[in-house]
Amino acid sequence: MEAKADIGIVLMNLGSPDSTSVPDVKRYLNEFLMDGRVIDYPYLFRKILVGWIIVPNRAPKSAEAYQSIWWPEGSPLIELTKQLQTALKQRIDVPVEIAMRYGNPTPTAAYDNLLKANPHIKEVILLPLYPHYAMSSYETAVEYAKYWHVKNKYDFKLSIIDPYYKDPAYIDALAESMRPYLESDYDYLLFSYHGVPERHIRKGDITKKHCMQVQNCCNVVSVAHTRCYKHQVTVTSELVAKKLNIPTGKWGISFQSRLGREEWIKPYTAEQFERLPKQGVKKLLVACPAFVSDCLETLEEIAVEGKHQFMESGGEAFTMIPCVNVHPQWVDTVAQFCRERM
Ligand SMILES: C=CC1=C(C)c2cc3[nH]c(cc4nc(cc5[nH]c(cc1n2)c(C)c5CCC(=O)O)C(CCC(=O)O)=C4C)c(C)c3C=C
Ligand SMILES: [Fe+2]
Ligand SMILES: [Fe+2]
Repeated sequence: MEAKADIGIVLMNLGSPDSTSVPDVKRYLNEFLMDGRVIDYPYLFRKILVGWIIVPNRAPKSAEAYQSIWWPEGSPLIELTKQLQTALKQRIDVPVEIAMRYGNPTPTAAYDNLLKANPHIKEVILLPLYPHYAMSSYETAVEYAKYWHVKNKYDFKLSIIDPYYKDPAYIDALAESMRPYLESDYDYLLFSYHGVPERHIRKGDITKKHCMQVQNCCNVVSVAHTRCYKHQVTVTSELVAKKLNIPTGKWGISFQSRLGREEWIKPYTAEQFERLPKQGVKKLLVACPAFVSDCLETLEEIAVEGKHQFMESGGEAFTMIPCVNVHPQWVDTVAQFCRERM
């Protein structure tokens, strides 16, 4: 344990509805999808699309999906973030709070709680619980945390941890959390990442001439990769596969959770679940490293829906590997990230 009197830590995740009731899910989806970094259409068009079409249609189905994975204590994503907070507090002797991009607890509640624990805090370290940079995940979380920091005129400095998709300690922790599952007899490991619209990848290209314009763009060196989600998830997968000695051809990448009619980055996970059994993959492992904590997208979309789809398509065994959650090596890594900035 180390003590540093003037530091606080905020672990920031995406958030969940307050409950699985349709009104709470509506409120959550509305806040989420009205975020201009998630659905980046002009405000009026977004308001109509989200308020009149997407939310009314989606909320009852989403509420049902949340009901199927909800824990007695509440949302798995929030509870797992709280468990990470508790585990981190046992490793590092400074106040630790959690905040969510959508819903509760808010960054303001997290900052205020840190100040209650220690009114003399001079610096808050913010760790976004997203290993990769995407406008709709890491960037929106960070901008929201910064917004409330400025708006509330806090005296402390806010320091933000960069995306850690290729950090050796993160790669080791992710690989070690997956290793026990690779001891089983499996044909193929699929890394399924949350998708984003292809347009977001082009929009985020700081050079404006690399992403999805240069052939094989994610494997051609470019400064654009500092913000390219597709490049960053490719690197995470390659490093983990190397660390775990998984031969080329025995693993692959796909993208899940597509919403709307636009083209999203490919290949789509749902299509892979149908295609792989036809290519001889009968025993499948699926890892979801876009998420640090298990959530609706892993527990329902992959472990229930995805499994059903794979088995119906001729698969014989399907295992979803849990996220890093509170794996001891991941907790050590989080503590190391924070200590490096103290
Ligand atoms: C345009 C829509 C969406 C984009 C872009 C998007 C990007 C994105 N999301 C995550 C992480 C999570 N998303 C989760 C749920 C979720 N995502 C969307 C839409 C977009 N996400 C919706 C509408 C929902 C709600 C559930 C549903 O109705 O399907 C979750 C789970 C939250 C939970 O409570 O468990 C996570 C986590 C990332 C990392 C990302 C970009 C890379
Ligand atoms: Fe999402
Ligand atoms: Fe790229």
